[in-house]
Amino acid sequence: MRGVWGVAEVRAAEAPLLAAGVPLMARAAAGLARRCAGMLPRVYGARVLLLVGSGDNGGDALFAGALLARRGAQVSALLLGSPLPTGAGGAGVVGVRVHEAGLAAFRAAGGRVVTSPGRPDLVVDGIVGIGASGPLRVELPELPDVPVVAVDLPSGVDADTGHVPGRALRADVTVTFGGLKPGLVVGEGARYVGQVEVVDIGLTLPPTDLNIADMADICAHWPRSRSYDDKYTRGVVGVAAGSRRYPGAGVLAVAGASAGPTGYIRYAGAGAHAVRDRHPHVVVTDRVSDAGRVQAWVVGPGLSLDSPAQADLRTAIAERVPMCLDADALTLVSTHPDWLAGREEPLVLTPHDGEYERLAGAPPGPDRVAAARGLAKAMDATVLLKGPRTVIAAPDGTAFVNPTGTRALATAGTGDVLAGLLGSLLAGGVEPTWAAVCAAYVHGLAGQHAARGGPVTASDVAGALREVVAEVLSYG
Ligand SMILES: NC(=O)C1=CN([C@@H]2O[C@H](COP(=O)(O)OP(=O)(O)OC[C@H]3O[C@@H](n4cnc5c(N)ncnc54)[C@H](OP(=O)(O)O)[C@@H]3O)[C@@H](O)[C@H]2O)[C@@H](O)CC1
Ligand SMILES: [K+]
Repeated sequence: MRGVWGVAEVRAAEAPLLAAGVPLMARAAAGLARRCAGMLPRVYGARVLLLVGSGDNGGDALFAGALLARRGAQVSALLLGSPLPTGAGGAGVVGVRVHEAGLAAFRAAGGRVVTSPGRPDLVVDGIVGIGASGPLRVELPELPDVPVVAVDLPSGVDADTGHVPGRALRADVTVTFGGLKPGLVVGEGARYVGQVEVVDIGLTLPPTDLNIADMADICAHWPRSRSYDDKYTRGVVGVAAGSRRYPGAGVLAVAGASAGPTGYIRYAGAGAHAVRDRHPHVVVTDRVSDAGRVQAWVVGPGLSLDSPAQADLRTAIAERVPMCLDADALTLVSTHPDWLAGREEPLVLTPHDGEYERLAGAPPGPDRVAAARGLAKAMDATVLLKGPRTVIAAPDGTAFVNPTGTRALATAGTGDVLAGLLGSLLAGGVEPTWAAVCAAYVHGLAGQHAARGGPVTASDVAGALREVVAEVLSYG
């Protein structure tokens, strides 16, 4: 598991070290220079352009530039900091605010201040880092199409949320210091970072409630069948999905459930024929009330909003078992929140942005982690907020960002597969937040596997789940 820390936490961890004179910037610059050097075929003679803002982010770039210059690189710096008042001191000759010690070291190493980008082999973005606020207030120069290394985070990305309120500089590599920040892993920001390298500068960061699970975590939480298990003890999952209009949603949700740990699937809904044809191992009925006992229900994919759908949802809620609500079930409970009143059993909600807005009364907005946490608290449920970087949040504020998502999953029906898989994990006894984290992780990897074969459908994603689950079961 990898932790993610907000700006305030990073600043608090830096403070005692700075007070003790620990050379944090020198460490950051050394890590940055090392990574830049690794991206150049040869450091000697390579042309490196630094984009340098007013603050310490620019300082990092300048000190790293000095190190590269001392290895024979031709390093130039475009100073993009805020203009100094006319006649102001400091770095007066350059007319803008700049990290003075960094500029002095840069010049002493042979670095040159320039006024246009020239023809660099590598660009280093040191315009702003965690000290930025609001949209990027810098006129970005026209840059040639060469690799960009972002210092700490791509300038223009909000470090705490991943929001990009204006322009931002897209990086091929982001070298970040001390630990991951939310802006690097979630929201729009995650699309700007390229590969992320964390450089250890000696910060001791506290335990965090925002994390990224890895394969070892998924493996640790995925239920294993035991020697004494039968089809019932592995868990029975109920799937109430699909309608006359959308029978395929039932088929896909059952496909997702079939890759999970349960030994028995009951399907209830208007897609019973289609489900039985495609999944003969499933016991089908038309209505939830006839389905029999389950250890968890998945309700919603393609369900419709009509009165049989409403009755099925209410019957499933009344069974008082763990539950995953998706799609139409979310729309129904957003207009009938009282239906969930008094429930204490685990509940997972899997909204996309539109469903989120119906449930919460407002769209998620730029801070998707806060949005997921807010809804989780308000509804006393685990919330899996879908997106290119799906966020999972528990009512106590514990949150995860799923690292495996892929654009390949942005196709109809993949959410049905996810809901089915999640329901099977709930029925297999996994607690709701880990069920959501595991399902999102495996589903994302299945999307990646499926995409290797070209354009992806939800059936391809479902088909790839087995291979990924086999990887989980054999991991470590
Ligand atoms: N602290 C440490 O020990 C360590 C810190 N480290 C490094 O320091 C970085 C943080 O440095 P920081 O705090 O100086 O802030 P930083 O990101 O450079 O930007 C602030 C400056 O930018 C400006 N500005 C603000 N918003 C803006 C906008 N929207 N658009 C344009 N400009 C904007 C604002 O100038 P102003 O406009 O107020 O004149 C202000 O001066 C951190 O990310 C890491 O790289 C590492 O060396 C490790 C040790
Ligand atoms: K930057």
